Amino acid sequence: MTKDLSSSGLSRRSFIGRTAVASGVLSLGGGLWGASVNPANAQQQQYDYVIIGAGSAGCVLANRLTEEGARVLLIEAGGPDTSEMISTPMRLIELWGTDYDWGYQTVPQEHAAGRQLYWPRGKTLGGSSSLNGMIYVRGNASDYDAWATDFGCEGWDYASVLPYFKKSEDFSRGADEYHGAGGPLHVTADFEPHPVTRAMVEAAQQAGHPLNEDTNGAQQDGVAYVDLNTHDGKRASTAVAFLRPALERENLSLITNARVLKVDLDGTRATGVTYLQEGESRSVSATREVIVCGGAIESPRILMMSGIGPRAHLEEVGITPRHDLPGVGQNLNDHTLCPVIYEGAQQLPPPDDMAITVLHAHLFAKSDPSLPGPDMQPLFFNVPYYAPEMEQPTANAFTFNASGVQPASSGEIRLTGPSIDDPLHIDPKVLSQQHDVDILVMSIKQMREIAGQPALAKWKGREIYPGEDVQDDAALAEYARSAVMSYHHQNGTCAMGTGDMAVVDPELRVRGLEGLRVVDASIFPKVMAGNTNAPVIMVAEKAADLIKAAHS
Ligand SMILES: Cc1cc2nc3c(=O)[nH]c(=O)nc-3n(C[C@H](O)[C@H](O)[C@H](O)COP(=O)(O)OP(=O)(O)OC[C@H]3O[C@@H](n4cnc5c(N)ncnc54)[C@H](O)[C@@H]3O)c2cc1C
Repeated sequence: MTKDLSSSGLSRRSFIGRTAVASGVLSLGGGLWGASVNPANAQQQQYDYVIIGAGSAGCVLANRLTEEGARVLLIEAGGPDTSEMISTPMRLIELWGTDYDWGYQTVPQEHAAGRQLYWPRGKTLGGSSSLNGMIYVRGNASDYDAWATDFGCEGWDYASVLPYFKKSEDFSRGADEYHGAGGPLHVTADFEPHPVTRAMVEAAQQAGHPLNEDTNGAQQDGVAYVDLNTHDGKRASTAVAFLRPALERENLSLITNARVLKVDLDGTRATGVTYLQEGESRSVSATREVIVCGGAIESPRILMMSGIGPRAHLEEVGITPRHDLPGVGQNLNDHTLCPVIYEGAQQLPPPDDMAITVLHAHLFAKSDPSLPGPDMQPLFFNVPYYAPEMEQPTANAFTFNASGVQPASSGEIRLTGPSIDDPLHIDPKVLSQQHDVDILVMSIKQMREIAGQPALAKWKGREIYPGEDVQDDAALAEYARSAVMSYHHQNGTCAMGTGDMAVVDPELRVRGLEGLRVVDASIFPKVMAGNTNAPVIMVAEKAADLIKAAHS
């Protein structure tokens, strides 16, 4: 599993520098496909379903909907995913800023020291599952129960969605009450941790946090080594796990490097999509449904570009409203990270196992024991994780990334004009609620307590950030605002529910229209305590069954 670090080109320094590696467009690579890839005659074809976006959700749907013979067209804005930067887990950070990354910036954040936050998102087959940290986390059972009870999302309580988590899973420890085996998505639970990460986990235990052998099992709380979406040391994105096998089917067509401009409507019915490819605008039709899987940032844009969204806002930017839906682009949520960084007391071993990442342990903790689930999920990095604005005095350091995973703050995505080239207005309103600042301050203090334990004595030098002189709560709150970063778990902008602000109903149909669903992280009514990729895959698995049932 372990490879020579120098030959890979990865070093502690290059991780910190976040080197942007120029990427070329690659071919789809080996394999004899039954599917048509970039068919010249797409516009003459009749497809049962057109799926917009081959990301975490889109690849799952492309697989499940083609299982029983339906004709499916999958359209992806990015290109193929055959780069070794994508497949090699340790190289993930090299992807930021390349052609594989949409590379968004938020507007200046009033409650985060006026900073613009950088939001990478995957733009290739697999979408963000081709660019993410590969951590497999489902969230807390109480999160899904709240979807059902608080948002009217019948059928989305934990007992109802657990079978869908298990359906996709191929767990390296085998099946049990909470896990599946034999599914397309490999989940690796056992690997050799980095020595510094191991010491961080031991220190967390010394500070009173129990070691949890399975945070996706009966109990989520505690410190744990992560489960990873890898297989044989390579990234197991949804493109690898779900799309590759489906590409053997003749009833699947895939178009890459093509950006959907809008959903075509005939009255209240979605009839197809218009997309841009090689500078040309082209249209295809869907006899059954159009399914929007563009992710939490692009799905609301696609709807609004189609005239589906808040009427006044659409008129303001020069788009003819076709269907007034005030919730489109609202309810933008994300988790927060805030680094607590320690210089190495000695030279730290290089992170040289290319099959894992520099982040392979985390903690689930509650700010209040009476909470139904965790609201903090700090991450343990064996390298320094500096915010972009920070001075970076050394590469020989490790990081506890304090975090909040039940944010009270939420924001919005809006258009700035009628063209696909107009930049989005992305405003998550990070830390606009004092509660979220308080949680980060608490999490930072918890990280310091862990860092002070004997298990880390051999590795821990001075505290670089927040720094020894930053001690009282007011100073820590100021630090949190100056250092907060995205956890990359954007969601909620086409929320599922039954109220006026809901965009899709509990069957993920766009409210008030026919033949149109949204299936991706944008439909979360409220974010779960944990990373969002596995929940998106679950949502797509369930959506596939809902869609099949509707057309059986
Ligand atoms: C840097 C980073 C690290 C992360 N780490 C983790 C982690 O370790 N574990 C975890 O669980 N989650 C992680 N996440 C979050 C997780 O990956 C996402 O929540 C999940 O992938 C979202 O899935 P999605 O289907 O909603 O969107 P995406 O996977 O982003 O898919 C959307 C797809 O639609 C395409 N698209 C968009 N607009 C158009 C258009 N107009 N026409 C055609 N195609 C279009 C995009 O190119 C993309 O391929 C991370 C995310 C990032 C960015």
